[in-house]
Amino acid sequence: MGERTAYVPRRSVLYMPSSNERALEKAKTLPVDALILDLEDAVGPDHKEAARESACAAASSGEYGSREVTIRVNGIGTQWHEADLAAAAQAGPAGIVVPKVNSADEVRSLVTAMRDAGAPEHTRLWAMIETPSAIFNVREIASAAPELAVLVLGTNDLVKELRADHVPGRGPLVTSLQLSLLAAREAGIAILDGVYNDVKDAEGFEAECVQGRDFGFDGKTLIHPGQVETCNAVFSPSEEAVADARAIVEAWEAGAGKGVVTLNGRMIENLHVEVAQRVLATHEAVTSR
Ligand SMILES: CC(C)(COP(=O)(O)OP(=O)(O)OC[C@H]1O[C@@H](n2cnc3c(N)ncnc32)[C@H](O)[C@@H]1OP(=O)(O)O)[C@@H](O)C(=O)NCCC(=O)NCCSC(=O)C[C@H](O)C(=O)O
Ligand SMILES: [Mg+2]
Repeated sequence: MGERTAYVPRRSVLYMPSSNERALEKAKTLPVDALILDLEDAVGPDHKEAARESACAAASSGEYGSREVTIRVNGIGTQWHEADLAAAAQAGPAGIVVPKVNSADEVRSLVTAMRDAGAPEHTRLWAMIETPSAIFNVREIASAAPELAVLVLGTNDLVKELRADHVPGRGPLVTSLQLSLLAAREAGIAILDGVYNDVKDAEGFEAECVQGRDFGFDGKTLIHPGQVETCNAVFSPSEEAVADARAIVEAWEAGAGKGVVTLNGRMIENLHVEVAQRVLATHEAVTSR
């Protein structure tokens, strides 16, 4: 299926507690593609209001350069949700991230609430997929509204809800990850992998980035600055991939009009050219940041 919107690099998407002024400041210097200023799990109940103010001030400050700035509000039905959503809508970030979205109806209600609260056109909805209900409804969720731009996997909550374990290779999560990917691709929207909790385990983290990339995710959500560089590298097309993509396009153009050509003995059809063009477009987008 085609993309519903133009490609935006979202290789590395860093969460930070909006109550942490140091982290909000540090984020201005980090080579991340996007930020999620969190009001939910990373912020204790006593700090919710102050964190909301900080997140909204940061999102409307214009001080984060080309990084997409989003705000994660507290979930539907919590005591903070409505005020968070209204304040975030007014601040006009690139996205409002809503945790634990369970149905297409919730997506449509969220979009209405965002727009009623004055969210500008550029503020899109990012829905978190992190419950069993969301997994069963993910196809309808992904295509529920044109304002929905991104699905974000919440793998900590999913592991909790499944009563599963965090294990290398993520066997217990594979079904949920793949159903979510299928839904995002059918709807033509972006999809981000969940976080890796052990900020000291560089090897395990890289392996999970590679797995997410190979599954087809556009990028990964992160919790620590130390995870950014590896994540950007894994989710950027390698030099070899770019060279190969250029060679495929050249071979195709040289065989103008033929339905199939070969490159070093490898069959090349139109679909391979489309893949190569996507690699080149991604390379251009990430190198021009
Ligand atoms: C995990 C942490 C609590 C670790 O914090 P800390 O021990 O302070 O880290 P460091 O001392 O190594 O920090 C070094 C410097 O980097 C800054 N920093 C740290 N983390 C961040 C960050 N996320 N963004 C920006 N800057 C950050 C520190 O301030 C230090 O700066 P300086 O002193 O100037 O050098 C911490 O990393 C953290 O809080 N991470 C984010 C946690 C979070 O947001 N969690 C919620 C989202 S995860 C989730 O819930 C996903 C989903 O819902 C699911 O279900 O899976
Ligand atoms: Mg969660």
